[in-house]
Amino acid sequence: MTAKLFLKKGENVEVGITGLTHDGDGVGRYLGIPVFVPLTVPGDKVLAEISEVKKNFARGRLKLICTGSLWRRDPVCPAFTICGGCRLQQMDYEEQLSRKTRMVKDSLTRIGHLPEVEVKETIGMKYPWHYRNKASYHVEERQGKVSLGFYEKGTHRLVYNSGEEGVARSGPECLLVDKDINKAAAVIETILNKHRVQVYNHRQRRGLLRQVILRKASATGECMAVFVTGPGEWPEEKDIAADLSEQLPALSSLIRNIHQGPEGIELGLENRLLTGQKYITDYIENLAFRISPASFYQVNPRQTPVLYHKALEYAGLNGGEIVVDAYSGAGTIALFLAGHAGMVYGLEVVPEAVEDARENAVLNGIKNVEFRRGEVEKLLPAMASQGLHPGVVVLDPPRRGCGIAALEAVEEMETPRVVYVSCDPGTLARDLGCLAGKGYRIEEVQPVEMFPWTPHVETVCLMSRKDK
Ligand SMILES: C[S@@+](CC[C@H](N)C(=O)[O-])C[C@H]1O[C@@H](n2cnc3c(N)ncnc32)[C@H](O)[C@@H]1O
Repeated sequence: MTAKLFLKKGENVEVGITGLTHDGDGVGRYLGIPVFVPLTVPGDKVLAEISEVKKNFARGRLKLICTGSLWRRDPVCPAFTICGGCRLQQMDYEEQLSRKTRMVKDSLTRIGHLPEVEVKETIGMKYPWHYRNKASYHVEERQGKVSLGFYEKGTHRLVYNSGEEGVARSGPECLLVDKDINKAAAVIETILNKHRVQVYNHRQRRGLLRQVILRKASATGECMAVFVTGPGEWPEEKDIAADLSEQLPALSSLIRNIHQGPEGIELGLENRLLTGQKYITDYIENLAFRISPASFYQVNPRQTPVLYHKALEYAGLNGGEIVVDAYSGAGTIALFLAGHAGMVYGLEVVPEAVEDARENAVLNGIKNVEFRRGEVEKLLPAMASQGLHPGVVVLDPPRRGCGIAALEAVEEMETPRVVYVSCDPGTLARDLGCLAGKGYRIEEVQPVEMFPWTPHVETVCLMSRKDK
């Protein structure tokens, strides 16, 4: 079937929405052709204006909700329909959780060819708002005023809709972000305007301030601000730092990051400390963690212990095993498991994260851990060829999943238990399918809600070797 024969751009069609894509768009069919319509909910009947026609599918813009779904809710944020930050505020929260469970199940079936695997209900949050401990603000200058905020979906324009001309709405008031970060963003915006900071122009590739990244350690309240700038002199740097220290007492780390690299990479290579320390310190239960700007750290502090306890349960440790924590970040999972294991090796590619992980071991007086720097895809095969046989391997890769060399090493080491933590159901399904082909049985799959109101879902899985 070719959609182009039956649909034209600009045409209005009635679509019954039956599903949800991994990007959070509703999808239904018109004359059998799949039509993707953002901002719709399964169960809606809508009028959509066709905006794009491809060979086998079309995209539409929501024009009118003819009949609202049972699960439709009024979005709370006034910027919801334009902001690219969250996609599911129009949907009942419980329904979101069950859709996320289904997303994981669908991926395992379609991509991993594992239709028989059962997926447990997603573990949700009681209060799914103001959970993010990190926000990355874009910076824009409009009519002489500097604003911090988030981009409109699919654009490089800030969301402006407060009614106050030139004030970005979503920055200071985001409902997903920790309230202290929202407040800090508003103070920083005022100070940047006071000092007339020069904003980086992405088209001309000139100017100074590219982004402001804020992080909060939720247990201690310490905040970090990273000004991502181009190279060169910043004469107001010291005055801005002094104003911020005075007005934001919780700001314990202020860093200028020099970014000369391509767009799409968040941080440059050089960090200059402006005030305070070069890291913030947080706690996950009774373990302390120092976190530097380049280190990965889970963004939902209320759900991180839920995720890590599941990983600990799945690891099934008896106190004597060798554990490998592959893709270990600042050492959080490795140190969480260390008290229950004989020896834990953490493998991580980002040098600052490895440094944090080693410091974190010292900070917590944990001696049975060793952190190695490098790519898991090289380190793990090297450990396999040295004859290491860990009892458990934890895999917690970035969205792109594990490299094949890492999965082959797991097989070569005959690891009896594998705990896979994933933020992308597609690559999770691919890698689980691969491990299933290498003799692993998928024992349990548990999605954990780390990103309410977005289509993202975290999943933790236990696999064991069939012959063990
Ligand atoms: C999803 S994070 C998990 C971090 C940690 N387990 C946690 O819970 O905070 C993935 C980590 O893998 C690291 N990473 C990405 N590619 C890697 C590779 N090829 N080898 C080693 N580490 C890698 C990233 O720097 C990041 O710290």
